[in-house]
Amino acid sequence: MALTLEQVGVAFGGFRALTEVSLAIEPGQVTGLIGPNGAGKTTCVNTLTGFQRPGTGRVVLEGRDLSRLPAHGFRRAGVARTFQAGRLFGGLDVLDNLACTGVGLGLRRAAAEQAAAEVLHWMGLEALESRPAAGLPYTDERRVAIARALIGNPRYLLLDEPAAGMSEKEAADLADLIRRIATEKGTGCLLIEHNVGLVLSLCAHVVVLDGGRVIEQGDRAAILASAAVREAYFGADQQEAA
Ligand SMILES: Nc1ncnc2c1ncn2[C@@H]1O[C@H](COP(=O)(O)OP(=O)(O)OP(=O)(O)O)[C@@H](O)[C@H]1O
Repeated sequence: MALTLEQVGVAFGGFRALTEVSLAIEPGQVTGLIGPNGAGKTTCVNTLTGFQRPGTGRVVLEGRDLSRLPAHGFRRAGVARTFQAGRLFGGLDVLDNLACTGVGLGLRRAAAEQAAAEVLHWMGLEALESRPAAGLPYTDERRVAIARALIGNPRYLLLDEPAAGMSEKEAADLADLIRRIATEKGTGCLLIEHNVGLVLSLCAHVVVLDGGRVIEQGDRAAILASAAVREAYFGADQQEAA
């Protein structure tokens, strides 16, 4: 039972962004996805959520091949995501931003508002309900984007750099929230982050990409001990000098 990429390749014109990438996101766990700039992390998330079709290989949700589904089909099947930018509807208040997603998932208006209120309550964000999304402080906007992704209780949640631009304290609070999503809701989370410390502190399993390929995966100890990971981040020369 997992959301998986199986031997996935993605090319943009002649450029291979992903080559034979296989990885699994397990329910109830936070899996980390790290790698230098341009490694292919966002392309992985796009492929895992139907925003990008794999050229080769498959995206499989608990035994079901989703590779040909459009993005809204992934969402309805229980795979939600956040984006690097919040992408909220600025003209709507926070409750309506969440309720829109509920309606898109097939709920009636009242049920969608109820689901939205429940998620905001679960996250301790009730006070934001009637605030216009456009005026939200940056970290609140990012938290509301996560709340919106939780509408409909997705089985899997993919978070693309959710801590970008946050202070250490805000990032620690965010880590607590992600931990709660995995443990209390049983959601399988994939966390993409440039903040490698945050990923290593939060994730039982970490996948490292470089040049569109998986160069390492394992627990914190395996990642810290990996020569391939050091080389990807610091380069072979500096590694020898160290
Ligand atoms: N639509 C596209 N057309 C052409 N090239 C693309 C497209 N999307 C991504 N790429 C290229 O594919 C490679 C992987 O990009 P991707 O955004 O997945 O990397 P990333 O690891 O998320 O990077 P970053 O950490 O900088 O966000 C990069 O070289 C990027 O320029």
